[in-house]
Order: sequence, then C-alpha cells, then structure tokens
Amino acid sequence: MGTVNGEYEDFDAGDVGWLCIGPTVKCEEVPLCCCRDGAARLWREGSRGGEVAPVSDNIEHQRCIDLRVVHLLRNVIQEIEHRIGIQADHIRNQNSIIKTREDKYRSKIKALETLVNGTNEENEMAINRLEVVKVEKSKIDEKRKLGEQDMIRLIREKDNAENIIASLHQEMQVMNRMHEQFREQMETKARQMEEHLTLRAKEAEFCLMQSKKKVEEVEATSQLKSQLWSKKANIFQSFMNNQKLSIKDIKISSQSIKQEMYALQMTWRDEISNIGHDLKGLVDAAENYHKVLAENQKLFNEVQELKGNIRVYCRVRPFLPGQDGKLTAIDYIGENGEILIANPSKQGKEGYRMFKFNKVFGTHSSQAEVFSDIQPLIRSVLDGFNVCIFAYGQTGSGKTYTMSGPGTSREDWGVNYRALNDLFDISLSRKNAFSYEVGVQMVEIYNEQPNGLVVPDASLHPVKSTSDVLDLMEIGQSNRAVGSTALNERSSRSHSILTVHVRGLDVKNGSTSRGCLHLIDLAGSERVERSEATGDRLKEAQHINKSLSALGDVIFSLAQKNAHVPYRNSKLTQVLQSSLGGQAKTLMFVQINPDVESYSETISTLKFAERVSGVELGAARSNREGKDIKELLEQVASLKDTIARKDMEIEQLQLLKSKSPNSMTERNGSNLLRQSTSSTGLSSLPVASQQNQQLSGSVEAEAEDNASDDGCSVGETEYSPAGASETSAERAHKAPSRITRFFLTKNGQPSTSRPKPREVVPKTQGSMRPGTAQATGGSLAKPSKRR
Ligand SMILES: Nc1ncnc2c1ncn2[C@@H]1O[C@H](COP(=O)(O)OP(=O)(O)OP(=O)(O)O)[C@@H](O)[C@H]1O
Repeated sequence: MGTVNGEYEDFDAGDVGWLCIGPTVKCEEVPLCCCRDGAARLWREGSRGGEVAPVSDNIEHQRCIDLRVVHLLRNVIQEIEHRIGIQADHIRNQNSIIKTREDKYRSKIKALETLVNGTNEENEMAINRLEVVKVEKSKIDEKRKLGEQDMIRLIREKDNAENIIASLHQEMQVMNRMHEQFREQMETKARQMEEHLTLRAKEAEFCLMQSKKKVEEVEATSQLKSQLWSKKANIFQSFMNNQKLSIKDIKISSQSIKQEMYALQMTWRDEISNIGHDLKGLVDAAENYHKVLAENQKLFNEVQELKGNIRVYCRVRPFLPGQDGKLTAIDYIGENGEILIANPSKQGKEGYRMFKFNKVFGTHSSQAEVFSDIQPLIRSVLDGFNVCIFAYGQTGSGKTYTMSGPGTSREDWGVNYRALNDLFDISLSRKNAFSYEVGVQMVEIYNEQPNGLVVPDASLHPVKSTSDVLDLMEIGQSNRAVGSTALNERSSRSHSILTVHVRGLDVKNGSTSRGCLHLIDLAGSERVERSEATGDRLKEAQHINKSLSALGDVIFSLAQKNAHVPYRNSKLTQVLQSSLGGQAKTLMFVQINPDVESYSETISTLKFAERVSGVELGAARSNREGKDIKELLEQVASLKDTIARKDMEIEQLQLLKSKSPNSMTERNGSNLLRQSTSSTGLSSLPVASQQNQQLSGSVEAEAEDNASDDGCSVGETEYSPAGASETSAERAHKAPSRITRFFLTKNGQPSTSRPKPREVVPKTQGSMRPGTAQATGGSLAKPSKRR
C-alpha cells in the first residue's frame, strides 16, 4: 500500500492518496485535486485500480482539498526526514572516514615517530606531514560541525512542520464538525421538504380525484342539458312557427287598429282642445278665487277695523338650542290665521283643536316679518289714533322677544324699537306739512305697583330719534342695575309698558292730532298652581293673576257692551283704559311655547285669545282737533287745573280736621268691588286673588283719567300701589300731577299753552315713593333679559 499523487495508472488496490486524472482545468486554488473534466476524483481506501469515486458536491470537494493539503504536508515532512537521514548517514560516513584516516595517521605518526627516532630529517618531514594532517582534520571537524548544525536546523524545521500539521489538523476537525452540522441541517431540511412534498402530492392526488369526479358529473349534466336544449330548440322552433303565423294575423289586425286609432286620435284631439278651454277657464277661476280670497281677507280686516275688533296675532316661538328632542304640540299653521293644536294624550279627532286668529306667525317668522304686518297700525298713531299692542302668553313663550327683541342689533329689534324708528322716519318725511313731537314713558307694574322707571317721576321724555330711545334704555338699564339685585327673576313677573305719545301740528291750518301707542310686555300668564309658589312668589303670582284677570274682565265686559267697564280693578287696566275702550286700535300678540309639556297652558292661552279676538271695541276714532276746539280744550284743561287746586285745598282742609291717617284707606276700602272672573277664561285664578281685586281709585278719579289730552292715562293717574294706604297729605301733595301734560315742546320744555305742572320740586329717584324707582327699574324692554 502506497501513496499515489496524480498518476492514474500507477496505483494499486489498497493504496491511499489523491489521484488527479488530468491537468487542472477549473479549480485554481488546489490545482492538483482537479481534473481535466472539472471533476475531482477521490481515491478511497480499499478501492481497486481504476475505481474512483466522483466528488459530487462542494463538501466532498472541500474535504478533497483538506486531505490534499494534509497529504502534501506529510510529503514535505517525509522529504525533510529523508534529507535528515541522508545527512546523518553522510555525517556517519564522514566520521568513519575521519576515524579511519585518524587511525591511518596515528599509525603513520607512530611510524614517523619511529622514523623520527630514526632521523631528524625524517622527523621534520613527518612533522610537516602531521601539520598537513592536522589542517585537514580541522577542516573535517568544521564540516562535521556544519553537518550537525544542518541536522539541528532540519530537526527544528521538522518540529515547525509538525506544529503546522497539528494546527491544520485542528482546523480541519473544526471544519469537519461544521460541515457535519451543515450536512445535518440540510438533511433535516431535505426530510421536511420531502414530507411536505409528499403531503402536497397526496393533496394534488385528492384534488385530481375530485376534479375527475366533477368532470364526470359535468359531463353527465351537460349531456342532460344538451338533450334538454335540443328539446327546447324543437319547442322554440314550433313556437316560432306559431308566432310567425300569429304575427301575420296581428299585422292584419294592427292595420285595422291603426285605422281605428287614427279615428280615435282625431276625436281625442277635439276633446283635448275642449278640455284645454275648460282648464283655462278653471285656472282663471282659481286665480280669481285667490284674488277674491285676498280681497275677502282685506274686507274682513276692514270690517273688523270698522267694528273695532281687537286684532289677535299668534306667534309660535321655536324650540331653543338644546331642546332638539322635544315634541311639539303645534300640528299645523294655516296661511289664513289657523293653528291646529294636537293633544298628546288623545287620539283621533278629539286630540286636535283648531283656533283662528288674524294671523299666525310660525317658528321661522322674522322680527321684520312680524313688524311689517303691524306697521300700518303703528303708523296710524301719527294720524291721531290710540294704539295698544300687548304681548300675552306664559313665561318663556317669547313676549319680550317679540316686543323688544333678543338683542340691540337692528335685525334683533322687536316691535318697540321698530315702531319708534318707523314713527321717526315718517315724521321726518312729513316735516314740510306736519311738525311732530314724540315723547316716551316707561312704566313697570310689579305687584300692582306702577313704577315710573328710567325717567324720574315717571314723566315723559321727549325723543327725537331712535338713538335717543336707545340712550334712554341704557339709562334705564343702569338705573335698574343699581336698584335691584333680583331683576332677572322679577322681569317675568312684572308688566312692562312703553307709552309713546305723538303730537302732530298741521303747519298749514294749525289743527293738531294726538296719538298714543302703548307697547306692553305682560307678565307670564301661567296659573299659580303650576308654579307652586309660596310666600313672596305666591303674592307676585296672585298680583299677576289679578291684573290679567282684570284685563280679561275689561275685555269681556267691553265685548258684552256693559255700561260699566271695570277698568280700575287693576293698575294694568287703569293704564290701558284709554287704549282698550276709547275707540283705540288694539292688537294682542298671543305667544305660544311649542313644547307638548306646555299643552294645557297653550290651550288656555289660545282660548283666552280666541275670546279676545271676538271683542268689538267700536270703530277707532282719531284725536284730531281744529284750532277752535283746541283752544276750547285748553280752556277746559285750565279750568280742570283750577278745580284740581280747589280739590287740593279742600282736601288739605279736610286733612287738618282728620285725625286718623287711615281715612283714605277706609275711603278706598268702601269701594271694594269684587269682580267675577268667570268670563275671563282664567278659571284657574286662585280665589284669594279674585277676592282681593279692588278698585284703587274713586269714580271721580276715573272721570279725571278720561279727561287727559290724548286719552292715554299713564302718568295722569296716581299709580300708588298703596292707593289705599297712602295718606291724604301725600295725595294732596301729588294732586296737581294728575293733570300734568306729557306734551313737550321741541326743546323739551312744557308747553306754555297748557297748565304748568305743579310747582313742586321735581321728583328725583330719591324722592319717589319707597319701593319705586330706587327699588325697581324699567326700560323699553324687560332689561334684565338683555344682560
Ligand atoms: N321667535 C323666536 N325666535 C327665537 N327665539 C325666541 C323666539 N321667541 C322667544 N325666543 C327665545 O325664547 C326665550 C324666552 O323668550 P322671552 O324671554 O321673550 O319669553 P317671555 O314670554 O318674555 O318670558 P317672561 O314671561 O319670562 O318675560 C328667550 O331665550 C328668547 O330669545
């Protein structure tokens, strides 16, 4: 067994080594292990000559390279060992040669010594020869030494080579291990892949089976279908034949029908043209109908105006932000003033109630729309008519919104501001023919106490423009802010009255006209039970009920044309006396909260409004006077003033006599007049409030009230809430104020043609009755809501 390197033919069975079949072609790193065809051949132990195992992959190839390196290194070591052996043999041979030569020379030396002993000459020769031998010997010694050094160097090289072999061996082992691991990984992967592939193969086989089955099924069904289709084709063919036959028939009959149709078309054309004529007639009639309807409405309004009917406008406020989920009780609003209310607890016809008024404004109606409908009414104030507009409804139904508006911007303006603005505009446009003086007065009635607010002494303030009015309102705001801390709460429980006095002078003929406009924001009309009030609240509610009930009584007594109208049952009716009965034009805004929860309040409000709308006050009359009448009236006024002074003197004298300060109380107490509320529609009014209704003034006072210039009573009567408890002295002190005139000249001074107001120190807020201006406040609106 030997080692074979590269020769193909020269190995025997059992030899171990590497065989390179041919010259290197592919592998450049270890050229000897690669062969001509690019494949390395590993000659394994035990293989016989010519049998070579092909190196099939890189692992084998690497292994082949490693083994080849080991093999080469072994060869190097063997070569070195071989050389060392040769050198050793050589040294040994040299030594033996040297020994033999030594022996030779020793024998020669001995011979020479013997010769020396024989002859000196010979001795000298022998010594010379000895010297030569010694030189040769030293040369040989040097050579031997060099050989030994070579041997040592070769031994070292051998050790180094052995170390390299050992490290290479270790590396080879590491590589082997890595190769082993890699091979194992590859094997496991191969196994997994094999398993996966077998599974897939099985699945594919299964799918194949399935598809085969399906193909069979499809083949079977398609066969059936083709049979069916062929049957159908036969049927269709026969059907087509039949159809062709029938089409022929139809063609024949269609021709006859066409002829008939043509004849029919001709007759229809005639008929349609006839219908067109008829329709045109109908359209004309419909147009006429609308015109007639509008005319009817106009005539109705005119008739109502002539009759002096109280106009009732209903306004439904929208749901407020945050009330989106609420249900409405308003079912329908008609164009001609109808409003249908649905009762949430009743079904069918019974659940609905229809009301009809002059007009109903829905939730989307704007402030401007509302005003445009009442504008003519307001303008008539400039022609000397008294006009009264009041808003009625439960708390939060939008009374203040309608009368004053939610803000001070022009769009928000309510009836109050728009009315004044309009009056100023018109007076300006008529300035060449008429000279107008406008004055406003603001009063709040709270707990049956009318308080002149904003303006000290409840007197009239001349205004020349809308901005004057707005300024006045601001003064009122600030006054109220000082006066009360609970205004917010109070605002819905007091009646707010804005009175606009207009005096017109015809520049050409000197005739005058006096008109008065009352704009009233009433307190909430809800029933006292609902608010479940106690204490002060109960008192307030009773007062509100009392005044509203008195308002109802006045209105219905006017409707029944009673001889006596109970104006003096409340401060409110006293204030409105001239505007409710004195041939004034009256309009009521009935305000509705759409919420179903307010259903019963809504119904009671609407019932009241329905009754009000039927009330005839008599045709309105203008307060126009010629020059003579004017002078006569002024004389009457001056006489009245004298009488009043006399009255005052008499009363002062009576005062001196009287010891009891309650004499007035007794006097007023004797005038107690119980009012029936059965006719007011406010049947829920508590008995207490009904019983407490009193006349706060005397019959004489009523007569005096009616004697005012424009018939507007605000400021002319004593509005003392303590009318019953006021002392005679106080009454005497105030008596002249009853005939105080509101009309002021352009510069705001009282007119000289009229009796001057009493010569007393003008009442300031501080001098007013306790609980009036200082404790309360007033404005065009209920100011607290504007804050
Ligand atoms: N037509 C409307 N459009 C929008 N909001 C309205 C309308 N009417 C009323 N409101 C709003 O409803 C709320 C209540 O209105 P408002 O204060 O005018 O009621 P009110 O009847 O005067 O109440 P009170 O009896 O307390 O004086 C306010 O927030 C007001 O802005």
